[in-house]
Amino acid sequence: MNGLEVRGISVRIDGTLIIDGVDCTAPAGTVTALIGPNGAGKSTLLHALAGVLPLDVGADGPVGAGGPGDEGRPPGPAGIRFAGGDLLALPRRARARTLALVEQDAGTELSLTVAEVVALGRIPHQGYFADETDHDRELARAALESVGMTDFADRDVTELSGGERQRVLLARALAQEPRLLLLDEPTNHLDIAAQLTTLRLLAGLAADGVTVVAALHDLTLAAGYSDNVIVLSHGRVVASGPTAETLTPALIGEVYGVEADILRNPRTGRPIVALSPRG
Ligand SMILES: Nc1ncnc2c1ncn2[C@@H]1O[C@H](COP(=O)(O)OP(=O)(O)OP(=O)(O)O)[C@@H](O)[C@H]1O
Repeated sequence: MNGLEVRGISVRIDGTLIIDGVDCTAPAGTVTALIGPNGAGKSTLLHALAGVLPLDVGADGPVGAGGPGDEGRPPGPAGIRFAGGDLLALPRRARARTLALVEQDAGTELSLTVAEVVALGRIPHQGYFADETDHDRELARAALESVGMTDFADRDVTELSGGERQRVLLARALAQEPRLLLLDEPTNHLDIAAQLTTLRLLAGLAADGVTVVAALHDLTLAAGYSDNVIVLSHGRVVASGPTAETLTPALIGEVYGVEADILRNPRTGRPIVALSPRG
């Protein structure tokens, strides 16, 4: 498949199994929303996909060997494949040319200008001792413009608001020209206009062939702007597939313990997920 294929991966932190035998896919050229309650394992899964957290090789043997959760799985190795290759086997620089991770609340202690931070996204594409090229500068400029932060280019990142910093870190990831873009709650600090701009930006990247996977808490944004969803709960995938078919009121009720209704935005026709407490 020309996208992300995850098979039977687990992650253990301090002895606790946080991601438990996850299988999922994210097709190239689409936006896949990763949803689930607090603590479901969304951030952990994204970190594992990015190679920042090691996989648990596990005591259960290869996937499909008849261990727990193996029902119906053909035998084969656990792992993460992207565009047909083993993602984690890529050397660091090659991986950084392939994927970018935009972390949640990634603080920055370094006193750099916004332009300098975005320029860091070009490093994986530059030779070890090569200077920045006009092409690098143009991509960094365009990335900053696409998140509406051009006027902040000379500001110190440590002085930005949370939402401004989030947009700069997205710009850095865009400058990296990833084919796989992983984002951990990319809208959590953004005002509502910037949330819509960001989701539309992600849809545009997907239209250009990028594989986009974004953890989202806002189910209306997930329902309205993702092509596919992966629903995590307690470190396991409880549902996945095309958003319109998968993200149903019954599933939302089951996973989040609330009542859900799906309405239509009168202007755009996109779904709105209306939530109310149960009982
Ligand atoms: N370093 C750690 N040490 C111990 N437990 C951890 C660590 N990091 C994460 N966990 C636990 O792993 C589980 C999954 O956390 P994770 O941050 O991946 O969830 P999440 O779905 O992203 O949650 P949220 O929606 O709250 O951001 C949680 O129970 C969390 O407490």
